[in-house]
Amino acid sequence: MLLAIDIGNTRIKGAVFENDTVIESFVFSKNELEKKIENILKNFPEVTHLVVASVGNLEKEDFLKIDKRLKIDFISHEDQFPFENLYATPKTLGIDRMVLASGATLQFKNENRLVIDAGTCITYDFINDKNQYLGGAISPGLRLRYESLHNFTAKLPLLKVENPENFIGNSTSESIHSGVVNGLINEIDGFINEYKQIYPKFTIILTGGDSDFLAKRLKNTIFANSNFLLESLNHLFQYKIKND
Ligand SMILES: Nc1ncnc2c1ncn2[C@@H]1O[C@H](COP(=O)(O)OP(=O)(O)O)[C@@H](O)[C@H]1O
Ligand SMILES: CC(C)(COP(=O)(O)O)[C@@H](O)C(=O)NCCC(=O)O
Ligand SMILES: [K+]
Repeated sequence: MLLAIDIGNTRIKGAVFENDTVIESFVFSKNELEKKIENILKNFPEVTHLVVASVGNLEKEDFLKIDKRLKIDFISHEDQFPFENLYATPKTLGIDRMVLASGATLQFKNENRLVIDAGTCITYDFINDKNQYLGGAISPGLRLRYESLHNFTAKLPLLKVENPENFIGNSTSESIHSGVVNGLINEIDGFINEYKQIYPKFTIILTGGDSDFLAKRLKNTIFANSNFLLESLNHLFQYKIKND
């Protein structure tokens, strides 16, 4: 069994895999890491491997205290990936984006793919049907937008994510909800439509903590898969074993 851990900028997500099946999944914060992993290992003694993707806020050393019987695979830029990386600065490309691109490449063979990860940031990643990673975009995520409006102004309150009642917000809170939620929906639909001008056909994968909330509201019909990064870690791990 494999334990996959995704360390994002907001939350840590984990899942236990038996081949391609998720047996159980978890969400926790940075200060709970050690205790949670210990607990998972106690409940799933069959777990032999740990595979980790971190956006940089936790390092490999942070995992060395964990149970010695576990083989730890900390994904890094030095690993072999199933795509050709055409990013101009491959060393600064987020590990999470490399794992998502790997999952898209391995799961959707010979297709153009656009991965949208709605987490702390919204990341867009495009991998063409020749398995070349082209890049994409980074913009502020849903919660980051609410927090930025509050943190960088004198008068704007910090609001929780809410569905805007109207497109034309007729109060301060309605204006914020419309600006943030409708703004982000239009951004994502806009990006997808721009890609459609260049590539007539591509598969869209929408993932991340806000993917379910956003999927329902997009004009483009997309199914959200909030587990896609963890599934991609599992696929990348299997790919690495095969190519070792
Ligand atoms: N309990 C929660 N705590 C924090 N964010 C949450 C929670 N539930 C949903 N979210 C949403 O998930 C987003 C973060 O998604 P996530 O994929 O976990 O980010 P990251 O991978 O960057 O850590 C936030 O924008 C927030 O709106
Ligand atoms: C863009 C990100 C901050 C997204 O992080 P997340 O929202 O998944 O927590 C992360 O992928 C990152 O630090 N990237 C480095 C810059 C780059 O990808 O070019
Ligand atoms: K992201």
